[in-house]
Amino acid sequence: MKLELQGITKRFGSLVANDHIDLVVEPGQVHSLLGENGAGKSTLMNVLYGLYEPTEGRILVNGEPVSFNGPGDAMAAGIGMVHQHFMLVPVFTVAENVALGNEATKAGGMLNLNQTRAKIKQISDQYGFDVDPDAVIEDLPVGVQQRVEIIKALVRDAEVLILDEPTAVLTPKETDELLAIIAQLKSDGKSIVFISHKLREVKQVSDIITVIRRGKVVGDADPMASTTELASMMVGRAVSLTLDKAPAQPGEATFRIEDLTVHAPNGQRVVDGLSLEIRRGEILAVAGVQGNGQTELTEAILGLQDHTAGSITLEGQELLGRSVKDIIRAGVGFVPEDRSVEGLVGPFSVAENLILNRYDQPPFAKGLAMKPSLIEQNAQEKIGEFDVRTQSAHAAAGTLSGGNQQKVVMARELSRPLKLFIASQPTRGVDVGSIEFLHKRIVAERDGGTPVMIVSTELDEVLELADRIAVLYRGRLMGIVPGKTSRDALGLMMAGMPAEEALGHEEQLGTDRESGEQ
Ligand SMILES: Nc1ncnc2c1ncn2[C@@H]1O[C@H](COP(=O)(O)OP(=O)(O)OP(=O)(O)O)[C@@H](O)[C@H]1O
Repeated sequence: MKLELQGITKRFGSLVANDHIDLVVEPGQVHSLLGENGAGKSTLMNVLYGLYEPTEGRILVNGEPVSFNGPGDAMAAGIGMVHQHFMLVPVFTVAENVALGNEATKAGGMLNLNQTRAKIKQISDQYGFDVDPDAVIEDLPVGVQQRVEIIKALVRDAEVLILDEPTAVLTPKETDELLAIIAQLKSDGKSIVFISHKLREVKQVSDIITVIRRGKVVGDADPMASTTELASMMVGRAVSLTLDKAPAQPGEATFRIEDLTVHAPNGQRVVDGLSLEIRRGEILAVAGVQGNGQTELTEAILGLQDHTAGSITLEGQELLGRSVKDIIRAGVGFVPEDRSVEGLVGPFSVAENLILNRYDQPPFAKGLAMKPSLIEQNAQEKIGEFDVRTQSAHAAAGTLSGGNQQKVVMARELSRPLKLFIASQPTRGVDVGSIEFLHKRIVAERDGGTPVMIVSTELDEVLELADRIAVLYRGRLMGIVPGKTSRDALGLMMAGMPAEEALGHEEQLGTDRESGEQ
């Protein structure tokens, strides 16, 4: 199926999110969209999927103009979309989710689950998805849930599949599996529209790359171009993809965790006897595959976990048992892993979100009165400093693009004197230019003497930022190793091997390699 977008313009009030965009998606091709945060990629895809009506322009399928009044029309025309936040009912099975809303699987008003199961099995076998139609969604890993979303589109005979930042939430292994699935869909004649901020994977997977800047197409890029070339085409200036950071000058350890245990509601130990300390002026990165206790660890520090034992002290003061507000007031800056749920209040303005941790304190409030002019001034400063692309300081934070929402959270948390800075997935969904800035900002916080804890499932980010690396596996610490530890050794630790063994294994491999070369 050939898909054409002609002169698509989408305005939100005075903001032009898409400005006369032309795009042709050929059958059997992976067509990537590359662009800074707020460039208009998701908006364009929402137009294509019938979620937004374009202000101007038209869509053609196989040369015929079509008009979509909603995703149902787009699906009927052969267009499927996998959103970043999956649209699945967690307590339903795979088959129930796939059958929902699909008229073709209804007979006499009833869902025909047997027919759906058979179809899922056929697609799963054809593409090697390995998905059980009777599994309950909430029991499945994120990567498999994503495949269910792809199956949902394929069951509805999608010929074009839109994947909006599909790898942002995947482990490296799941990412490789998804890229293999994309290659297979392509060889089957399907087209994929792929959006990602990870340039290496864009290069790996794309047949054609279209670059969008501030709502306009600036041109096509060659997938053979270097990541540096792609980055500068996207941002419109030279971008450094490696962080230039001086060695840490650590001071005393002011943050200590001793024998911390966190129990999940079902009694399972999700953090198990963990001890570590972070010194002033150093970055400790916590690495691990998602779901190995990282979330519970950071939440316990913030006072968001109930069933905890052990001790967490900041400058000698116990944090465990104190309220979240108290802990934040004690000087803890916190960037949660899921910005849209825990980091921001979507309907509040950008300016309000930038003072969520200080709205009742000077200089933003005096007694019961808030100080609108100072709140506004603060917003203007932070929007400029962190390059938040927003229509104004009064726009609802929920209308910002994903990467710009992340910048608002980072800006807020890094805008007051801190005694500890914790950031989970600090640059998730952020473009390369802004990653460069945010990483520098985190290092500046370190160099100002703050102990910093970064939790990231991105090994690149861990290796870029860390002075020391703590690896978590099933809630236990596999060890704390230097920031320059090899990927191989970290990989072994992330799979459950204690540090001494993993590092020994590395040395052994090194010796073998050397002797092999002789
Ligand atoms: N519903 C909306 N109301 C108002 N403005 C919106 C709305 N949706 C998007 N925008 C604005 O449109 C612009 C483009 O946003 P979009 O989400 O398309 O960017 P993006 O390229 O996908 O960015 P990212 O890489 O951060 O996801 C942004 O300035 C955003 O604030």
